[in-house]
Amino acid sequence: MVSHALENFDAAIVDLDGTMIDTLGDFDVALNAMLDDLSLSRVDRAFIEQTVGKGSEHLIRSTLAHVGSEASAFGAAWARYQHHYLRINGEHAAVYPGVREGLHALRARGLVLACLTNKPTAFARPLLEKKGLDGYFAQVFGGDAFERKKPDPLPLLKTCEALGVPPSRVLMVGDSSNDARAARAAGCPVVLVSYGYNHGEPVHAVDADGVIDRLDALA
Ligand SMILES: O=C(O)COP(=O)(O)O
Ligand SMILES: [Mg+2]
Repeated sequence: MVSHALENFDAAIVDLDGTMIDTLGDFDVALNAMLDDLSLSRVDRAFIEQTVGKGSEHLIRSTLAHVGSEASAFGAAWARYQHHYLRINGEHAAVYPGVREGLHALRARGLVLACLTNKPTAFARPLLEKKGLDGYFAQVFGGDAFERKKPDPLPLLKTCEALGVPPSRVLMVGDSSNDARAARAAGCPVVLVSYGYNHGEPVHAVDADGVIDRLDALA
């Protein structure tokens, strides 16, 4: 197992949903407002928790299938979802305990930080700003920033390149198998938080270099 002691790293890539911010409330409000607009039945938080993590397009397509709607509703659904998400972004979301302290400690130890999420960049930036976390990051990349999303390694490799640090010196911090698989394939050591959204599966079962209960446990 690769040690995740901080002296081994020059940079860290931090996931957003389920790692830094509990955004389930935002997803719940935006997704159900979208379903109301389309006169479709609502979804519950358990479904949303299992389905988030692979980006908005996947979330909307899975939701439409779950409520028995035609896939052809996607265009209208995506427009309504964007409208509602941008309207409420961050209002039903909370920064997890230990996140600010953890980011502060990583910066104090000289690591350069990037936020890499499967969330659209246009949702991610205002959310980080609203929660006062934007100042920690040299780079912020959403799921639409590159050709492919996590669990593909491409976004991690591109982020390492943007940070100017080789993957072996970059620690990935995430909450799901998406983050871990992408990190393994990119050659970045990876630590997962125990409290996020891992598609309804126990996070301890995921191949990673460690599991932490708070981000400030890294420092
Ligand atoms: O929008 C999502 O799918 C969540 O993305 P994240 O966990 O990569 O931040
Ligand atoms: Mg996540």
